[in-house]
Amino acid sequence: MVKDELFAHQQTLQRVIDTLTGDIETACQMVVTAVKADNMIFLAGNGGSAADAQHIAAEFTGRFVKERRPLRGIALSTDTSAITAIANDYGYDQVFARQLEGLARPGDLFIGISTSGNSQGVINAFISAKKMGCITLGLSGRDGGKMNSVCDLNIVIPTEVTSRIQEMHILIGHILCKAVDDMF
Ligand SMILES: O=C(CO)[C@@H](O)[C@H](O)[C@H](O)[C@H](O)COP(=O)(O)O
Ligand SMILES: [Zn+2]
Repeated sequence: MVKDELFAHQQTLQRVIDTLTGDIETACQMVVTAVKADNMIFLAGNGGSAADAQHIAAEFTGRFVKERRPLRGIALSTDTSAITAIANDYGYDQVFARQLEGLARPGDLFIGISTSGNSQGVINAFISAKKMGCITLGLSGRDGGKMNSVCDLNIVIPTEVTSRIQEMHILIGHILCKAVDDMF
């Protein structure tokens, strides 16, 4: 079983290398452009993807590898007061969208993460991010789902397996952080 899982990860990684290198380079440019302009980077997702959003945001405000200034990154899954109030008053599907409508400015970058590409809270967040003038980057999987039609760039991990998709998402997150480190 263990070797099967390791080989499945390796196969998915090979597919990402073969088909998504160009998209990941474009995503690096999107993040670097936002950082250079001192724009905010917002991230959001549910479950494991919320953890990924928080992990990547923390690399921006803290640091990744290189010692450099703190950067403007925040995950929208961390403020339990905002999340519970918005979910209670407007519905869970609005928790990320409403925070973005309160906080985002034109030119900010929104990174939405969903393995299915179909989580409604993430989809609504993309729609609100566009309304606020943000650049939008999706990390998804399977067939990309509804995210295909609401992101400037949707990076779709070509597998049906949620855990493999998440493993590739955090790898891409770290590559985005490396691209930012390389500017300093
Ligand atoms: O981490 C995992 C599964 O590996 C779960 O917590 C998973 O993230 C949750 O079921 C999410 O709600 C799935 O949503 P999504 O990726 O389809 O947007
Ligand atoms: Zn997981």
